Amino acid sequence: MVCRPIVLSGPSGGGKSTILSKAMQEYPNSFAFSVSHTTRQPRPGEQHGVHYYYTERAKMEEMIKNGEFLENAKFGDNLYGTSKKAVEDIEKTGKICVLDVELQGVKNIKNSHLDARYILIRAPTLQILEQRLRARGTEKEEAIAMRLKHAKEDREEIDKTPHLFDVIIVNDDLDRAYKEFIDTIQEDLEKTLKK
Ligand SMILES: Nc1ncnc2c1ncn2[C@@H]1O[C@H](COP(=O)(O)OP(=O)(O)OP(=O)(O)O)[C@@H](O)[C@H]1O
Repeated sequence: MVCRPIVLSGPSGGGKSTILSKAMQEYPNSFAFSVSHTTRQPRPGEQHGVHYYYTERAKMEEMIKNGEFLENAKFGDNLYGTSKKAVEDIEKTGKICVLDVELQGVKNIKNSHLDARYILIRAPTLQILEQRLRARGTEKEEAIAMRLKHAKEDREEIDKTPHLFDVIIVNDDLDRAYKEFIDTIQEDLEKTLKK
């Protein structure tokens, strides 16, 4: 029984990792992240096939041309992408495949044939998002400003095209938002437990 992949999106600081880690703790054998391809060099400690598939640029360009990717994007000088095979490999294991992508990636995947569930996780307001990003303390001031700018632009775009997502989870109270996430994927979660 194949589970529908989840395309998870939302601003940096909105709570994607928090909600997903909680779900992975409660259901340790139910989820798997798809492994993306990238042309960037591995950082110390990163492993091919675990963190990314590190790929030569010419090879990756050829794969893109051959339509092997569900979505791909350029960040800085490097190419990144999610291959169809990476998602299929997880589907075969019976787990729920999780794709954590930015808004542009969501739109690209929508244009593919993937039968996914599109979930947006966002903070209630930009002010609260800012507070959480500062409290998390993982970014410098400049990076926080950049994330907030992105969040504001994306928010305006999403408000115009809310149908892009099957569910928009407002991460106000964590337990409530978590429950909404679990309720949304309940049917597939049950399949993973029956294996
Ligand atoms: N409902 C909540 N109430 C209060 N704080 C929260 C809530 N959800 C998440 N947080 C906190 O907000 C911060 C941002 O959450 P998190 O790191 O999960 O965001 P993210 O969407 O995964 O961001 P990124 O895309 O940068 O990885 C974290 O410090 C987290 O502990």
